[in-house]
Amino acid sequence: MKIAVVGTGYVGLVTGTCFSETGNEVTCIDIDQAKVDSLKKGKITIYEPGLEPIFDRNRKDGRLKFTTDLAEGIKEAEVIFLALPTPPGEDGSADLKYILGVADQIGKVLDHYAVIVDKSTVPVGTAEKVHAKIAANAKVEFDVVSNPEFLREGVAVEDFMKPDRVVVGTSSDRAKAIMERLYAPLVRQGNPIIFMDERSAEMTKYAANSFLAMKITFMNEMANLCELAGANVDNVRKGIGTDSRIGKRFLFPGIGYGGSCFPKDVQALGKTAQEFNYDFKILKSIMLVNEKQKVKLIPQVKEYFNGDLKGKTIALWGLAFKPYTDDIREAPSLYNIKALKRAGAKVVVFDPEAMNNVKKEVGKKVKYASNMYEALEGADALMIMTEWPEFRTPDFSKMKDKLKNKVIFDGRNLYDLHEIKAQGFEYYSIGRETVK
Ligand SMILES: NC(=O)C1=CN([C@@H]2O[C@H](COP(=O)(O)OP(=O)(O)OC[C@H]3O[C@@H](n4cnc5c(N)ncnc54)[C@H](O)[C@@H]3O)[C@@H](O)[C@H]2O)C=CC1
Ligand SMILES: O=C(O)[C@H]1O[C@H](OP(=O)(O)OP(=O)(O)OC[C@H]2O[C@@H](n3ccc(=O)[nH]c3=O)[C@H](O)[C@@H]2O)[C@H](O)[C@@H](O)[C@@H]1O
Repeated sequence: MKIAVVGTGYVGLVTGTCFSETGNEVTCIDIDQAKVDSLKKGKITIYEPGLEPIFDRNRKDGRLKFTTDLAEGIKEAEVIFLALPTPPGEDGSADLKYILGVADQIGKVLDHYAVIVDKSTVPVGTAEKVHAKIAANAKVEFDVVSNPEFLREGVAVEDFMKPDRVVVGTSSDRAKAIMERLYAPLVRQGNPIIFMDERSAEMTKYAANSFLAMKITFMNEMANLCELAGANVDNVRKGIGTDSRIGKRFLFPGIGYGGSCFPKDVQALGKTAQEFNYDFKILKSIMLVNEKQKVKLIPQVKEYFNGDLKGKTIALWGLAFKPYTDDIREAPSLYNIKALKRAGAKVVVFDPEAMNNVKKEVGKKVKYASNMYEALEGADALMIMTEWPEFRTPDFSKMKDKLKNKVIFDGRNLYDLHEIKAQGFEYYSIGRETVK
């Protein structure tokens, strides 16, 4: 099948590459000339484990192409994906200017029947708006389908190629048959394509992200309570996660959720509720709790240094909003850097993948170490922001040699309490007893 993907970011590049892998002829379109030039030369523009070999193979075989020209890119395409940004607008609702702008352009150049697919996360009612924009100029038949994406950064290829489910919102039998054919190679193991109406598909995406954000937030609040009540949240997590009605995943407490999606999507769903005059109370709590949770360790750091961080150097391990990505959008690390700097501390950071992105955002306000141990050289304390695997089993003796004070503030609960005690560290984590 010939397909086009408009927007070649995290979702667009993964979608285009994976569909070329299943034998389709794919053209990825982006307005960013530098991005397209780089991709044409075979240089991948995002860090996503497992993507590069598939990208290389299909590009070399001619099944994966790139262009900045929308009209050329969508020529003869049976399916046109929109994988465009939907950032929060000024009031927090999803800004549809990219989606509707491209829909307008498509309407002007489309010269054959095509299924236009909303892959971006868009509020309920967007498919109708996209349809109207295209219809204003189109001289041919077309269908607009909602097909939200559930991939996670860092495991995007696996999530895309083996999705738990595919959600397709459409009222057109013709579009349904085309989507069924396109997705058939990805649902061979019985994972379903769930067909529904467009509005429900759009709502499903926000419901999924908000529910997951709620699950994490519930555990973060539970962790805070466990600390006060002398319980261990890791035990509680195991105790409830084994109940299949609750499930083991997304129960890990920490210093809040970040990333490009949970924060913006919870907020956008709140805006949708407001539009319909519905007071969605849980959403408000999720946002409030998460904001506080991100800097939860800061008061403990301050207290350790008797309220004064001036002149102290704090080392940060982990900057990305989660492991296996270089993405720092809404990362808790950024909030902690800001809080530490505001309190007068010096900050030295290390992350295996996200250093360049942080340099662009934070510049010379912090020092950049070339490895995890260098970051500890002469530092007064260590804070852990991201659970990169290499931080899980560190050389504790090396750490003790380099750190001025044997103290760790761990926002991701990486270490066993007995082990850390035996190593002689003072250790603050989330929802567990403090080791002194
Ligand atoms: N990042 C993620 O893990 C996931 C994101 N989503 C949703 O997918 C959508 C896209 O997200 P990302 O891929 O992360 O965004 P992104 O910012 O990484 O990529 C968007 C791309 O669109 C391009 N673009 C902007 N205007 C354009 C235009 N007029 N014509 C052609 N290209 C244009 C940009 O240059 C950029 O390369 C959002 O709605 C997001 O909420 C959904 C699931 C997962
Ligand atoms: O719409 C999106 O963009 C995507 O948003 C999330 O994916 P992603 O943001 O890539 O990352 P997650 O693995 O979900 O993690 C999000 C945040 O939650 C935090 N988290 C996750 C799980 C957990 O148990 N505890 C926890 O604090 C992570 O540290 C991270 O900051 C969803 O998991 C995807 O299904 C969805 O497609």
